[in-house]
Amino acid sequence: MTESNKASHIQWQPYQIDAAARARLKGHQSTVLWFTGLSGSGKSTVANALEQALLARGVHTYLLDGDNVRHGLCADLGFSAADRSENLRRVAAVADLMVDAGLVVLSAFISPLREQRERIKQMLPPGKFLEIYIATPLEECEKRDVKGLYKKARAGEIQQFTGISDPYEAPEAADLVLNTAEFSLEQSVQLLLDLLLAKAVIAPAAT
Ligand SMILES: Nc1ncnc2c1ncn2[C@@H]1O[C@H](COP(=O)(O)OS(=O)(=O)O)[C@@H](OP(=O)(O)O)[C@H]1O
Ligand SMILES: Nc1ncnc2c1ncn2[C@@H]1O[C@H](COP(=O)(O)OP(=O)(O)O)[C@@H](O)[C@H]1O
Repeated sequence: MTESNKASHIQWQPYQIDAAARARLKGHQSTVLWFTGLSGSGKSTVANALEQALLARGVHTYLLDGDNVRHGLCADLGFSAADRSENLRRVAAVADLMVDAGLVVLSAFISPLREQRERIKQMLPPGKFLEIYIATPLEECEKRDVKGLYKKARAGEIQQFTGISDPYEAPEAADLVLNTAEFSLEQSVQLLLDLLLAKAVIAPAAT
């Protein structure tokens, strides 16, 4: 840290427009739906389908996806525990800004460790973190092997691959658990819309 950008030399500047004002303008609340689960579990597919359903209902959204974020904001990071934590810290900071901007943010990241997800929750305003556990079993994810990564991980061509040679800690108290080997895409989307309704993020008329 240079002398000129020390935290003690930087003061928070107050804004005149807050999240509540933006919610009134948009007609819905903001929140983060944090999708966690193994590679190939269905995070991206479910989040994309939900975003389409929300758009059709006039809800303002943004989807942050691990693969895409790692092309830009986090292009310098790999898959060590430290790099994954830094990846998720940056995404949580972006999600925090988007929540303040009034959006329903859909974040699809493996986010393998409980302490990483707890830290994300702490970085967001109280009540703005909904944990969605895509609980598709490893065997099903590996069978799908959408990108051929499990095959490479089993062959030792990819190190630290989640579920194979790196840990995944399942959430203990997720707001919603979806096993995409059991639920159709339509069922998952409906359950997510029901959750947003129950949490009063979107209004009944918008469902
Ligand atoms: N070693 C290793 N382990 C897990 N995943 C790997 C790895 N290497 C590359 N990939 C690809 O990167 C995607 C996961 O990135 P994330 O940013 O979501 O991971 S993390 O939350 O920081 O753990 C993940 O995307 P998804 O399949 O959509 O989950 C993979 O395509
Ligand atoms: N019921 C379902 N819900 C979501 N995805 C499903 C379902 N059944 C099969 N799939 C398939 O599983 C794969 C999940 O891949 P993806 O969404 O990229 O997972 P992730 O983002 O967790 O890596 C996709 O090819 C998708 O078509």
